Amino acid sequence: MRTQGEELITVSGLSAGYGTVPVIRSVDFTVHTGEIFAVVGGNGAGKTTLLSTISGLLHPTSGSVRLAGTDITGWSPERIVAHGLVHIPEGRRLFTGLTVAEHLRLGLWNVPNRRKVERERTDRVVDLFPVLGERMDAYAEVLSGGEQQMLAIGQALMREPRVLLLDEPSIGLAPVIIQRVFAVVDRLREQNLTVILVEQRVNQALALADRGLVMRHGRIEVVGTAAELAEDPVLRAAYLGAAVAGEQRNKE
Ligand SMILES: Nc1ncnc2c1ncn2[C@@H]1O[C@H](COP(=O)(O)OP(=O)(O)OP(=O)(O)O)[C@@H](O)[C@H]1O
Repeated sequence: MRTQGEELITVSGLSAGYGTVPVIRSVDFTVHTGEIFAVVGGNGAGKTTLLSTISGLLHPTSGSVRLAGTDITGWSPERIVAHGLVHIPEGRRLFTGLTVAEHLRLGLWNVPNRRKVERERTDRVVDLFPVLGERMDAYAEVLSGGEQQMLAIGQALMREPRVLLLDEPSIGLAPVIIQRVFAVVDRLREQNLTVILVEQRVNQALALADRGLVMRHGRIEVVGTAAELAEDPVLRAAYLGAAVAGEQRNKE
């Protein structure tokens, strides 16, 4: 077990929704520096809503979010990005008509001395995702799904964020590509980056994560280490059923 870093994100009593419809209710948890923190739960549990509220896309109806001790509740998404928290939404949201190189450069938006740091940071991203280095002049729309996901992560890394919110990076990807993307997320912890990972692939998410939580109907059901979550009977029954059955079959 890795030693725990300092408390980096503190979510307290956070509630938010759309219009008058509440979605997440009284959510409390903390994430430490360098952790990969998994957020799992069924469809519509409120995982994306939670990420959007942390990154400032949605305003909470109550509660607070602190980032490295600073209360960022109610800040604009741009200000939160500048403070080191970058949200990669589900579906990657890349620009058709912009190349890989242009997307990476765009990742430096508003970064001081961006011309000076561009080369070095691009090299670091290419070191993590060599395929992007081979496709610098390709337009985003001609990339495969896996390459698009790598570009979305690479673009976020150009800012050298402290925290990455990653929403369903595996969606629509072949298993072998998912493994590659997850392997990179695993390498990010060596750089002391903190990641909050929303994932439907609960087994893989928990294999990667240090800690995490399970959401149900907008509330936290369990929060703990990845090992504790994997052993949780409710989680096993609800989300790991196939894996448990598979293990059983293998024993027989
Ligand atoms: N823009 C929106 N306007 C109104 N309701 C929304 C909006 N986005 C999500 N919801 C509702 O909020 C609830 C939680 O959705 P959310 O996307 O946060 O869940 P989720 O756990 O991320 O689910 P999924 O894994 O299916 O993406 C759902 O009932 C959903 O219909």
